[in-house]
Amino acid sequence: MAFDQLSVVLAGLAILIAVGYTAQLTVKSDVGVDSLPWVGLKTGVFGGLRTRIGSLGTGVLAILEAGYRKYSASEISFIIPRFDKSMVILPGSQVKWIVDQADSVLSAPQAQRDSLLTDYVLLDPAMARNPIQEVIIRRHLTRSLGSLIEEIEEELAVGVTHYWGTDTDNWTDVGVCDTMAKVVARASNRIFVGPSLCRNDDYLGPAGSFANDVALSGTLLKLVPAIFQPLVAWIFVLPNRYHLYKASKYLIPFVKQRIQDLKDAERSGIPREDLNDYTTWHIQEVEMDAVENTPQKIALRIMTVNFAAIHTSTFTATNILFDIYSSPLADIYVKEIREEVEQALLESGGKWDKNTIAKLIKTDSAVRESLRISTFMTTGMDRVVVDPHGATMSNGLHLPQGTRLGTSTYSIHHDDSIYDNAMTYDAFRFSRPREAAIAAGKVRSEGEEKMQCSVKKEDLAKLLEAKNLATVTTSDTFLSFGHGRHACPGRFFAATEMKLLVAYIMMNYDVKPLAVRPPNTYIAGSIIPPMKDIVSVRRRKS
Ligand code: HEM
Repeated sequence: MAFDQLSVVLAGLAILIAVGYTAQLTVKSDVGVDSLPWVGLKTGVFGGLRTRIGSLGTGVLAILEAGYRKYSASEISFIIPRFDKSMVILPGSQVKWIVDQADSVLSAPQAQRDSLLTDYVLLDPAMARNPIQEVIIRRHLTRSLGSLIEEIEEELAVGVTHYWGTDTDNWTDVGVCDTMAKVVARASNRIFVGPSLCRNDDYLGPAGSFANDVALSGTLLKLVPAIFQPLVAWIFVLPNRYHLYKASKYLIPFVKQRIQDLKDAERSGIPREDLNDYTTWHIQEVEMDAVENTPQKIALRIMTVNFAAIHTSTFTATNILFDIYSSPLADIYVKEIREEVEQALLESGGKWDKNTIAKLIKTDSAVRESLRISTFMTTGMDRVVVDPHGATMSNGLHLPQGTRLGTSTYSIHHDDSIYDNAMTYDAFRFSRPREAAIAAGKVRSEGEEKMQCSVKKEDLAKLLEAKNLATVTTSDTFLSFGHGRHACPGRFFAATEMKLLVAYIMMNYDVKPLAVRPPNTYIAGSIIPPMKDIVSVRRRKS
């Protein structure tokens, strides 16, 4: 039986179990706070069951938006039903409170474990309970980014050229999500495993499938009552095991070889600076750790990093392209981004490095704006109260241990009182203030002698505010990467990759603008970009 058929059978089985289970439970018992309003509860026959099933459908966004408009503006928290466990949605003004809580009070890892069931779907509870990969991304990937830019750019260029072709005379139709998934998988794996494996489809295919399996098996397994999950999880994760096995055929010999190469380098005293990738950093990090230092564990860690990186970046790349090329201002955006890239490359002598990328302010804004308007999670900042005494918010609301909470990322990002004309994609929304601040800085420095002591406080505030508009800067009104100490550690890499991708595509391809943006799909709490839609592309004559 093919694995996709197996998944259908599993889904049917899970739904049957779920029907029996949820019919017996009232949704209200999920959250032990009586004082808060609920949004989206169904009443009448099997009200609880219909509410839970409804939370898996496309109506979640409307429920969330209704709650946000009715309650969040008045600083009131509300509860939305979820299939497994309903969730308290705090107003945006309370994001700071979430960020300020210790991990022993509000836990982000626990929320991830609960929502993805990582103990099962990642095939080893240690993957999420001892998240070494996060430490390595924070410590090594971000710090090494400057030295990796040329490699990322090269891999993107090779990937886009491979999947979009080189025809300069005729238009070619390409699936956006499909090709972006492949390009992103190659570029990400260039940094995870290096050039020898990152173009190998026999490895990349299973690695991408594993990422799908993790999301799908977690979603299905959540339909099963928690007490039965340990018993049946093994069936749900069969595809995950299969794809790990397929990828391991390449990954394990590769990791073994790398361990050997690093040992040889140490013995000979000749450092291997060419082995500058995630695999090397990981091997060095776990060198003294008897449990973690095995090729099998390291291979599973690499698969886990792929899971964190591939879907997020694929969805983002897809959204960016659809947002730009469906805008009525697409021609202007393309023209101005091309000019910006040309100028930056002219100043760097054609070399891509940190400084060149830092000059791409409009490109950065186009990426951030797409992450804002086309965020792919309806809620964010998911946390679970883990303190046995519960957590008390600054407004006095007490949330008992076990409460699941978060905020409404979608609604905050689409709120006109936070973003002017919030429903419209405005590619240069974030670069305009940055450019104005840079221009003001230039005027100031030209008249420096006269003005040295007279930088006005409000100018300084504006300058600082403008600095905080880069894609990687999170805030309580820009939550696509989360915010605070658990904010996505891969965002520096992801932002660099997205800017280089946009720059490469714009400089090397014409893309026919679309009259209408293909719609995203809203399922349960997720927002999925158009998976099947195409664009027409033509390589530009050099
Ligand atoms: C545009 C692409 C990406 C988006 C939108 C994104 C978004 C997110 C979000 C929303 C979170 C949860 C933050 C929270 O709990 O508050 C997260 C966590 C995480 N992301 Fe990303 N991500 C992206 C790319 C990546 C990449 C490329 C990597 C790896 C190289 C990565 C690795 C991680 C890890 C390890 C975590 C868990 C952090 C923790 O719990 O402390 N992400 N990401």
